[in-house]
Amino acid sequence: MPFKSLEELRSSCLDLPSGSDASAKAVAARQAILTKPQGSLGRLEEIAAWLARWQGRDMPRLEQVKVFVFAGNHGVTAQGVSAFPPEVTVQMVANFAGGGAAINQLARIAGAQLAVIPLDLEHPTGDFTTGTAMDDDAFLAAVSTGYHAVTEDTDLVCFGEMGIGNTTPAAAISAALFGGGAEKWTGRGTGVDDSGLRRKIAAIEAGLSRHAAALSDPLRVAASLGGRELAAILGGVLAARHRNVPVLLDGFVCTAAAAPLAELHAEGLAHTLAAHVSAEAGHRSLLEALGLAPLLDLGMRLGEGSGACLAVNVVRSALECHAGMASFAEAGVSQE
Ligand SMILES: Cc1cc2ncn([C@H]3O[C@H](COP(=O)(O)O)[C@@H](O)[C@H]3O)c2cc1C
Ligand SMILES: O=C(O)c1cccnc1
Repeated sequence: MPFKSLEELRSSCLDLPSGSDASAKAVAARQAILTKPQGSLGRLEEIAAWLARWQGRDMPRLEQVKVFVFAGNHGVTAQGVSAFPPEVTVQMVANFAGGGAAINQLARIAGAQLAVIPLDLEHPTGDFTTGTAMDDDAFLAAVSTGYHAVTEDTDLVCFGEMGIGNTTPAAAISAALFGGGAEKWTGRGTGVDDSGLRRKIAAIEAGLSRHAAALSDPLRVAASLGGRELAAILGGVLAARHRNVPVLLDGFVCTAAAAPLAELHAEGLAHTLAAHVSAEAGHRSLLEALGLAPLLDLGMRLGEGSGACLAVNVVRSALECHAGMASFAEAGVSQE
């Protein structure tokens, strides 16, 4: 286990590489001579430079694209915060194995290898309205699992999650880190009705007040209010930074899982792109709070890494243009 204490994990979060300026500059120089008006590929040009910076390669590559779906169960489901029962988590893990979920189709079309990693599904985390979701050991074990999953041979990584109830910890973490009250961050998740939404807000308020003393520390926020799959995503996003792997974040849950890193380090999420903005209430505000501009806005609210995987196609398109286009000189196209 790479992290034996919260302080060891904190040091790793504070000591982040800043990417390759030289590689980002090499991409910008090439963009300037390709057969198109300057800047006409918009964010595709920025994506190519972003890949170069965080891979540390003048010519980025997308041979090994991976999507990790971490799965966890949540004690806070006892508060009636989801429209579905907790056993759906393990049932969906079986569905992922059988190829029947949305993420299986989206990963295939994106050319991404899918790995599903269940985290102690038989033992849900604690109900944060009555105690901490995870003690330090459980939190560090989950962070470490995510950290181990991301290897240096990876060119781009997507993170996703499966965990009935997990829009509740995601909203609780967002409220704890950015304030504004539970209601601002709470949405309907899988589709709770009005009374479910009230129960969800009440559970988050109870969690925020019970854990008030811990909420000034982003890592304690993640341990007290989060979940194993969110902790694993945090570990995976951190490992990606240390191992030169650019990251596509998925929806509300994935973004909330990664947010503590941005609170610990001002540039903590610079190696990530927000793949999409989910229809889950709170995601747009969370992206704004983090200064992230989503690539896609398709009204999706699934999780599983679905939005992240979809955006791989955009990133592939950005690189294909960058790598494959001719320069003005090569194509004999007049520049003025
Ligand atoms: C069949 C099914 C497949 C899913 N795939 C992702 N989620 C998503 O919904 C859950 C979060 O919503 P809430 O907080 O309302 O429970 C998570 O499991 C998330 O990954 C699913 C949910 C269901 C029911
Ligand atoms: O945006 C998400 O991550 C999300 C939204 C609804 C349900 N599960 C996840």
